[in-house]
Amino acid sequence: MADQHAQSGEDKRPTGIPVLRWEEPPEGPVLVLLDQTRLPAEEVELVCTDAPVLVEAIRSLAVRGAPVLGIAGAYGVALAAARGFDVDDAATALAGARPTAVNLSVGVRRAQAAYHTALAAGGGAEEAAGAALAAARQLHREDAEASARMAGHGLALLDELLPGGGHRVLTHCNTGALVSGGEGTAFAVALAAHRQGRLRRLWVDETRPLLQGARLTAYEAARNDMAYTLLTDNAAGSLFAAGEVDAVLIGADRIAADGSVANKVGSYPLAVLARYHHVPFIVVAPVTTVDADTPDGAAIEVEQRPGFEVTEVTAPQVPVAGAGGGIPVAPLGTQAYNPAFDVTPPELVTAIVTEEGVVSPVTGEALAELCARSRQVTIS
Ligand SMILES: CSC[C@H]1O[C@H](OP(=O)(O)O)[C@H](O)[C@@H]1O
Repeated sequence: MADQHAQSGEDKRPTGIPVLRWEEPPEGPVLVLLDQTRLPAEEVELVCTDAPVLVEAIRSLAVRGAPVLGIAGAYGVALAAARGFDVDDAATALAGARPTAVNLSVGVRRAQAAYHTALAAGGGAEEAAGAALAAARQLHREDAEASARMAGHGLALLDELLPGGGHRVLTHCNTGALVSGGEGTAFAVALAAHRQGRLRRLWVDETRPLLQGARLTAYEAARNDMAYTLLTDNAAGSLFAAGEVDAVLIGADRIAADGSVANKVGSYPLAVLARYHHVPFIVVAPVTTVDADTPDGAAIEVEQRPGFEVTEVTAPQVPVAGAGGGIPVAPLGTQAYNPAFDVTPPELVTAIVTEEGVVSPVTGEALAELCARSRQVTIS
């Protein structure tokens, strides 16, 4: 059951946006999501009572963004356990909901392992469900802490690379509190610069076709009173050419063992532009996004999404026409190429910022240490 109810009354949310929360009403535990497909026009909550509803919410990007997908996946396992559904079936469905963000399977596996460890220790179903929930809550806390630490490391790096303050930062897609247990990844760095009075401009790529930048990053930047400007993805080049970009800050969905970075489609062209214009290209991601078991960028599965996301635009107030329920912007029947992500090779990445610090250059011993740390985090 997915029950949607609009956010009523005065917005009591703190600066950070509670992208998801676990609740235990009398009728049974639920995972409540802020439905990101309805933003910025409406703040609607989606109540998930079982894993299949959450799987669909992940697939439709009602909840999205690598770190929060891990947290949601872990809570999804806890939800299945608490409601007496098959935990392993739920874990398989949740981990398979989207293929590229490694955090999703990491979060699912952590809760699933906690569940089975509790059973193996002689605990009953209730204790095992409690263990899965505790694992999800721990991951939620860890991600919030990681977000704050990444913001600090990332701002220190910007100040080091760009002496004189007044940073003009370009970002792509959405990497704020909507993707995190805290205030995000790359966006959290820009927010930290803003709070310290050192963010002169946040350039926000709209991020076609699902417009996470226009709909979500602009929403978060406005809520934080940041100086931001929206641009079409194809306008980014002219900004670099005009010398208006001091650094690129992006998130990641999977970082391979060789330092290749999978992120929202459009990230790779920004890396090429940044290199050509001698602008730092900085990736900000928690250690849970590093996948030591994926050797290189070619081994990363890039999610291919439905073509109608490209050939149609959705406008809730307009009667639907297209196959995807949207307004066609291309002739009906047009085929579209719609990879959700692309892969940036390590040689185009200036630095990877995690909660553990900064890896630059993205090669050698520091990268190996990051991969080793990722294995520890994934197992724990
Ligand atoms: C730092 S996690 C946010 C990351 O996830 C986005 O993808 P999606 O909106 O499809 O979940 C994008 O790649 C962001 O960088």
